[in-house]
Amino acid sequence: MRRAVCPGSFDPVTNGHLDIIGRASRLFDEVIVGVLINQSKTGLFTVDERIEMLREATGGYGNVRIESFQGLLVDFCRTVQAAVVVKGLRAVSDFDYELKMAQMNIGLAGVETLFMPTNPLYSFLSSSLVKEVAKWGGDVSAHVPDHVLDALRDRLAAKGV
Ligand SMILES: Cc1cn(CCC(=O)O)c2ccccc12
Repeated sequence: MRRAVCPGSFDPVTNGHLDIIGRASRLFDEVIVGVLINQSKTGLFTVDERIEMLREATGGYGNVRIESFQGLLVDFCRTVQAAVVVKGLRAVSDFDYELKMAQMNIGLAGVETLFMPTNPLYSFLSSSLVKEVAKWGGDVSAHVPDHVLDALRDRLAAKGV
């Protein structure tokens, strides 16, 4: 069984993330999306909310499941018995950091990293940019699934932004 892990914060999931996850689901028997629990950073959405939004967005794929994790990515890969990490690369600027992480992960646990170029449609997208634009009333409906758009609007309204 060939499994791959797709790690991230997903605060919230964007269409760029979903493009990579969907493409990975066609390459592997199973894709485990790993939502990172970062105790030192309070996100706009809780980890459980992020997981729920991801589950709704990926429910159509029969071989994608969503889990949370904290600590080393390679330890999570070991837990779910995945030998490969799949990462989306948006631009050359992503590569420098990702290369170091990939080399470390091979050294730590022999975990390989598959880099997938993002669809040019989404190469500018990030959760941070989507949140910032939405906060100021910009239309992000082309960049996130409808249920995420609704959640964004509700959360920003509740925060009074
Ligand atoms: C392009 C891209 C960035 N990331 C990290 C996202 C994050 O840390 O929230 C991804 C995770 C899965 C699939 C594609 C991507």
